[in-house]
Amino acid sequence: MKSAALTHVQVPEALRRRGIDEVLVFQAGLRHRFRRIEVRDGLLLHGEQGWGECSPFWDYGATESASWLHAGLEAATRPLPAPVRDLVEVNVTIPVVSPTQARRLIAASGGCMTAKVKVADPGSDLRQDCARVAAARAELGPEGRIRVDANAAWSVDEAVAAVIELDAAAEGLEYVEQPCPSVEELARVRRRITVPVAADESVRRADDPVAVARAGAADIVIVKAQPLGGVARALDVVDRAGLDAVVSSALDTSVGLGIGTALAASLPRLGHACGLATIELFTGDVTTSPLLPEGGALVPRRVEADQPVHQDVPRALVDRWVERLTAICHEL
Ligand SMILES: O=C(O)CCC(=O)c1ccccc1C(=O)O
Ligand SMILES: [Mg+2]
Repeated sequence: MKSAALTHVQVPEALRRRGIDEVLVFQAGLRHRFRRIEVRDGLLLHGEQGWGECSPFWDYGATESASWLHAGLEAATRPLPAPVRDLVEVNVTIPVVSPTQARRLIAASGGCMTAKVKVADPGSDLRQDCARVAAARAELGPEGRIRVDANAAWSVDEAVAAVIELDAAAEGLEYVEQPCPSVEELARVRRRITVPVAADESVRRADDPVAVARAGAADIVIVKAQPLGGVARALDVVDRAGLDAVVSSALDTSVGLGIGTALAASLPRLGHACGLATIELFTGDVTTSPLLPEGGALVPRRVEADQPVHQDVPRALVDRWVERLTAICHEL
């Protein structure tokens, strides 16, 4: 994999006080459109313990992004939790692509036996979603597991109807991730389907990340270190939710994926593959040793941003990040 573009920026005083001695802006291409974006960019922070990542999407304001900065700071300055397993099983993530491309992604996934298929995207209808899911089953065989992620796109009735069709196309779904926007809708969907429900946005973008569990609205919680404010806070969410957890990435570089695998490796219970095989969606990475699965699993480790810095991120993007970082620091 080639290098992401990397540029040094000045360390803000608020971060230097907290132990950060280096800040980089990165920019990496994506192989397929994902979440309406084609390039991924963000910040990497270096401290005494190594590298952390802060890469909130551009539609997030400074207050919400402060959790992502907190996660980056924690990763750079605090030790990782002790692992209780030395491999983390992962899923291949299938964006809205053709059935043929879906099969290719699975075949090239480094042995992943679980596929997460994005569905309910504006660029795809239910028939196409079913075709993509059926292609995933054909590629994985009967032993594979298939989950779908609707990113909150459906109403309750739409979700119930779509899940029944997708479950048939998949010859059995492992779970459906965030079928509807609200906790209340998730609870209603969950009562009407047999496929388990996983909460993602209802955890990572909620005022109270545990409310969805308390409401009995989900079977599984998706936890992402950056939006939850770091590894310690994510562990606390899992503990208080009392549900099975799936650790996923927010389309992190290998630096963030390394932190995510450490989080997953430290969970007392891990019953599902984690969504951490996402560097395969990138055209470049910030490290010379990307966190890629082998035998369907990742080995938890810290990842260094060790690609040479060529100051090659477009100037306008660097300026936007400097300005944004100043605003987020005020929200810490
Ligand atoms: O869970 C995975 O397989 C990969 C991560 C993923 O899908 C994702 C990545 C960035 C932003 C949102 C999401 C999501 O789960 O909705
Ligand atoms: Mg999701």
